[in-house]
Amino acid sequence: MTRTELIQNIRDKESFLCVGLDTDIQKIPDQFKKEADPIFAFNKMVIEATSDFAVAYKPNLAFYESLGPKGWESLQRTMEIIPKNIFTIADAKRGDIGNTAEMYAKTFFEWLNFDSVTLSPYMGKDSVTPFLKYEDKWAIVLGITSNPGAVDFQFQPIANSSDLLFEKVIKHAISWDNSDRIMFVAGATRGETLAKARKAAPNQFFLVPGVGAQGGSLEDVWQHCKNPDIGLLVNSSRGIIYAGDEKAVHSAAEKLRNEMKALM
Ligand SMILES: O=c1ccn([C@@H]2O[C@H](COP(=O)(O)O)[C@@H](O)[C@H]2O)c(=O)[nH]1
Repeated sequence: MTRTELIQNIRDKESFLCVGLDTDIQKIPDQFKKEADPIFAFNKMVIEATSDFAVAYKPNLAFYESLGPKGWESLQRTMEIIPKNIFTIADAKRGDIGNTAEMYAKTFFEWLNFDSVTLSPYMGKDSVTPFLKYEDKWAIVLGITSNPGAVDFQFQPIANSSDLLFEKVIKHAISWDNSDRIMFVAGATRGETLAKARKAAPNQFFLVPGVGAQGGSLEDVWQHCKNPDIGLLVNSSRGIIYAGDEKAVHSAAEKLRNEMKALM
């Protein structure tokens, strides 16, 4: 999907909501467990209940890979029913040497046909650039994450600079060729620090996890990270998909979308 198409979808739906498909077999209602492919059946319900409000879907690979071949099949079937005009994110957090990265890119972009994949930047340029060779596909690089452990490395100061490591990573990554197809992860739990991430990458889209179950603030995200193109995909996974029955899932997505609409 192109940037223009993504922005148009956001404007048309008055939403920058990403629904996280973190589908845990232990947590889905019993009615789905009777199905031949319970994960797919549950995802189908979630997609049908939320597609009026979502501009992106983000399956987290851990929930599928942990089930072995069956999980991959559920993921592939899920990808087939996501409406074509909705952006898809493989939350896989990959990162490896160049020839291996090429295989990851092939997996997610050619086989599963995702629009984007999340990447750890720790191994540097050659671990990311294979993903940027694909026209209209995106690399979403971890910038400032939502989890407590983010402080271990991302907040370390850089010698002879006022930047913290996450700022250095973001500024460096946008110097690479085709960086117009890089987005960054910026956790909603990071409050005012989010402004530093936006300053480091004024034009890039941010994928923002951490609202809902992790308690991050949508208002903080909007205040510190919006840009003239909105520039945000705000994710909620557990807060939406485990809200209850189909009606409750629909209402949870609608509520968060309406909060976004009020800000736009
Ligand atoms: O910094 C990060 C990066 C990724 N995630 C992922 O986003 C979702 C959040 O799920 P919730 O249920 O809405 O908390 C999940 O897939 C994480 O692995 C993140 O939370 N923080």
